[in-house]
Amino acid sequence: MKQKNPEKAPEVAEEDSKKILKDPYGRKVTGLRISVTDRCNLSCIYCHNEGADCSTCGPVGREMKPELICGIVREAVKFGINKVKFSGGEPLFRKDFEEILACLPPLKEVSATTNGILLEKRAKALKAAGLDRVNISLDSLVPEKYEAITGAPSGSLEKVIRGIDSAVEAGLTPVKLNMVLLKGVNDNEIDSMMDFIRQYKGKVILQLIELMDIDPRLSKYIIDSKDLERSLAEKASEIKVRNLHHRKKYIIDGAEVEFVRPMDNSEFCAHCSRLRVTADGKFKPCLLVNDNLVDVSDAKSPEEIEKLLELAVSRRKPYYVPVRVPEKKKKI
Ligand SMILES: Nc1nc2c(ncn2[C@@H]2O[C@H](COP(=O)(O)OP(=O)(O)OP(=O)(O)O)[C@@H](O)[C@H]2O)c(=O)[nH]1
Ligand SMILES: C[S@@+](CC[C@H](N)C(=O)[O-])C[C@H]1O[C@@H](n2cnc3c(N)ncnc32)[C@H](O)[C@@H]1O
Ligand code: SF4
Ligand code: SF4
Repeated sequence: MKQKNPEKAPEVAEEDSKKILKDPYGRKVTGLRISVTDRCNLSCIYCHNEGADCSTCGPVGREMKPELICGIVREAVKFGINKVKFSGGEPLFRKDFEEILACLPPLKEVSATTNGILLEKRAKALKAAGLDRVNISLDSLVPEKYEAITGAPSGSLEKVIRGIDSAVEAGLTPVKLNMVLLKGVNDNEIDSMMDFIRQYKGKVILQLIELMDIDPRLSKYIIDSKDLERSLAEKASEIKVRNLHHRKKYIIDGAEVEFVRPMDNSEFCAHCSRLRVTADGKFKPCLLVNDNLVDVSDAKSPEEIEKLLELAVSRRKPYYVPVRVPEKKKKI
């Protein structure tokens, strides 16, 4: 296995870089979120598939070659982009994922989001190839519930838990456990999830995620996020706010709990700093919009990638915006 240059990119101070990318709404772009495949070994009931139009997703998969992925990242780095998140489909479905990691230029952070099923045996190799940390999706600690949500065969939950252990052992930390909250299904498991992460002594963070109801059939699972935030805040000894999406982190009896609340949240969109790349090689300015993609798959030169990157950033627009209450007309 080729060992990636362990050198980490320095923070790019805005004054030092003439080329920081800003969209027309003044939002800086500092990260890329790259889908490396549309294929997946699970079929979660809620999957948004990173906003891809999956009428054309299939078992064969639409995938960029490692050279294209690394070529895109190399150009992005020139604009001060210093974080890359890999997603899917299921990124570990790609046998050449380590090859992708190994050809990346130095970055501040390289992470991946995975369902964890295939992680146990690959965690060390992923770390050696340059992956810094992982997010692992885990919606329930009850096997039957986990299987009902994800469509996974029995025995899968144990595999994911072994994947978490291997990731911690390999130093892919902090590991984040992604729990999509589903009313009446797993919303009674938040306390047990917190207990579960406490055993990892700060190396594992719990990320609670508000369900995005991409399909009306999902609406019945939407939880009351405001209520949940209130109760997290009441229990927390400390609350931090991240730059990305202005997400809140609650420290509760030693457990770190991050809350991802994208729905109707204009503050979340106002602090959105990642540009997406679809599995078939298109810049995607927003998760929820599909009519403004910029095809980079046939780019012939670094200069062309650079131009397409700038074009994609110029098309970025916050999806949720603050609602303006119209001023009352004065009576004359
Ligand atoms: N609407 C919206 N949802 C997002 C966005 N980025 C992440 N999410 C949601 O956040 C959840 C967690 O995403 P992850 O892939 O684990 O990554 P992350 O938490 O965003 O990134 P890190 O904190 O860097 O690990 C997923 O359910 C995503 O759909 C975004 O830009 N817009
Ligand atoms: C699309 S998956 C891709 C990566 C990988 N297959 C996994 O499941 O971790 C990325 C993240 O999005 C989350 N996700 C998918 N659909 C969602 C939805 N409708 N609402 C909120 N989060 C969702 C998943 O739980 C997962 O944590
Ligand atoms: S594992 Fe990830 S990509 Fe696969 S169906 Fe579940 S959420 Fe979607
Ligand atoms: S603009 Fe909002 S909805 Fe679109 S990707 Fe950014 S945070 Fe997500």
